[in-house]
Amino acid sequence: MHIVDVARMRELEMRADQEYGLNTSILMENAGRSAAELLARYIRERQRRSLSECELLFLIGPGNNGGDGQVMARHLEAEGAHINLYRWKERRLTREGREVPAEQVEAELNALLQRVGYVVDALLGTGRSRPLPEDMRALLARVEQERARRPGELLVVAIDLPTGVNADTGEVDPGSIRADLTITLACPKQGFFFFPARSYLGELFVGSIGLPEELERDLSDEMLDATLARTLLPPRPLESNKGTFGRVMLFCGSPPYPGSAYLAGSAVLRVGAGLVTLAVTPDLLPIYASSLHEATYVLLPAGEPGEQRGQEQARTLLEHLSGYRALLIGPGLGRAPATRSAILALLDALRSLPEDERPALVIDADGLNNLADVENWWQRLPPGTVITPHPGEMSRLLGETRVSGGGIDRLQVARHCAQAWNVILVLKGACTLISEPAGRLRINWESNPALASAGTGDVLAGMIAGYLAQRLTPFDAASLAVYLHVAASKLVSQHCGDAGLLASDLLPQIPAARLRLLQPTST
Ligand SMILES: NC(=O)C1=CN([C@@H]2O[C@H](COP(=O)(O)OP(=O)(O)OC[C@H]3O[C@@H](n4cnc5c(N)ncnc54)[C@H](OP(=O)(O)O)[C@@H]3O)[C@@H](O)[C@H]2O)[C@@H](O)CC1
Ligand SMILES: Nc1ncnc2c1ncn2[C@@H]1O[C@H](COP(=O)(O)OP(=O)(O)O)[C@@H](O)[C@H]1O
Ligand SMILES: [K+]
Repeated sequence: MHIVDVARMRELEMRADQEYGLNTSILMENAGRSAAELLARYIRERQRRSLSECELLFLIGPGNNGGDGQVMARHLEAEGAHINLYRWKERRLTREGREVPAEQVEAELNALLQRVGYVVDALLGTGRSRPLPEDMRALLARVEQERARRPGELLVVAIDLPTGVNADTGEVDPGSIRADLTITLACPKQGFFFFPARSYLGELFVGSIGLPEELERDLSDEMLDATLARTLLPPRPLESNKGTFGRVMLFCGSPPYPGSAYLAGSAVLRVGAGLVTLAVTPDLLPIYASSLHEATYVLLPAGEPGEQRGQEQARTLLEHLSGYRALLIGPGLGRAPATRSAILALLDALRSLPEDERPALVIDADGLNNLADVENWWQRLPPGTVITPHPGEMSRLLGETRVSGGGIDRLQVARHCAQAWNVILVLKGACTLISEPAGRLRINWESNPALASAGTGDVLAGMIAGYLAQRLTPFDAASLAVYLHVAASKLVSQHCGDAGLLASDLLPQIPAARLRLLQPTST
């Protein structure tokens, strides 16, 4: 599913007209029919109601968004639903096809708001060009008030987008109200993936306006959803052994942060890699050996802290690296000078290896924090390196330029930095972005506040390394891991809701999330 900004959407609509004769009224007819089908299916399958039991109030705006709403209303009416249309600009109300006399409109509208099961917001879509007028804000506020009075009984369904949401930037008008469902048309809009808009959309459905597939061929930004993630799953041939699914080496964990290597190492195996090896100092071995029984170990020299020790650790690790398809550097490593020198020595050695002998590389957490102080650090990375900064780490990598956890600035930053640093960049946050040097970009749709707890990033880093070991490209490995990481968290949330998740809770749910994805009906 491609993501577009408003200018690109308009261009697609224009080309549909010029090249295929699909003019606005044909597209609108398709849009309204598709939106009606999606809502009808939601009502029948999710709410287990028949349309004839349902009464809807459509709020109709002056442009094409209102036009979509009218087509949609016509189709639902034909299926037996009870339809009321309020034309905001003219202040006219139609009840089941009959015009309400002007003097009764206000009272009837109030009565409807107190009764209907659905308010369909077809006021404004991508054509909103200025702040919402006061009377439109007041109308939306009445809907909000009524929904608060009847929680669960009144659903707000936005057509294309909730009125007042900026489809490019994710900004939201003060008068906008949250939708329970958004049925967007043709493609998800770029602004949906950024805050505050993201919180206004509710459950997202994508309706078709009948655009020919060829028109989408040049689009490079994609929504990371089940449909895409499913295509990325690596094969599991019957004729296989642990060598088939690859080995991962971890340079992670240090005395203050031993849990990181456990979490990352477990995640490597939970995504199906064949073997994980932890490169650790002897003092940590008893901790890991008693918790992660399945791992093997490379013992790194301990000795006096300093540059020398770092060089020796790198040398030892490199001696054991042959045959490993992926290396993860960073979670829990700490920031001792010896660690930084070990990381730099490792990177220099990896860069000089021939491509077919070089393990794919993921750098996370303290791997990145150690690099941030190094001048032109990105020049030290081998090509194809995946880096996974959270917003704080990203700010450090950028030299303290602040990067938000969910704002539109992330899009520009992700696009620019993947190219400038020649990396696969996983910019973590509530809607994680994955970008690569050639300009492709994917944005994860699902979000879960339960994931905002210590150690969940270590799990993600291990998952990416595990998929690299299974020979996914770095861009695909990162994408699939990001998708399944949130999907696993949703399974945990079935029991704990959106708070109280431990990073280790994710581990058993990773295979469960993969299994779900394999079921063709999962979305
Ligand atoms: N084009 C196509 O082929 C397809 C389009 N599709 C659909 O069309 C939608 C885009 O349609 P659109 O461009 O007509 O914009 P829309 O959001 O209805 O609003 C524009 C109208 O509102 C007005 N207006 C603007 N701002 C305002 C404000 N703050 N307060 C009050 N009024 C305001 C503005 O009037 P004016 O600025 O001239 O006063 C104009 O009349 C898109 O979201 C999708 O639903 C799909 O069906 C696929 C095919
Ligand atoms: N609200 C949220 N929705 C979805 N994912 C989230 C949310 N908050 C945090 N995450 C994810 O949780 C992980 C946190 O990683 P990170 O901050 O590196 O934690 P740690 O370093 O403690 O492991 C990232 O993958 C991030 O995308
Ligand atoms: K709308």
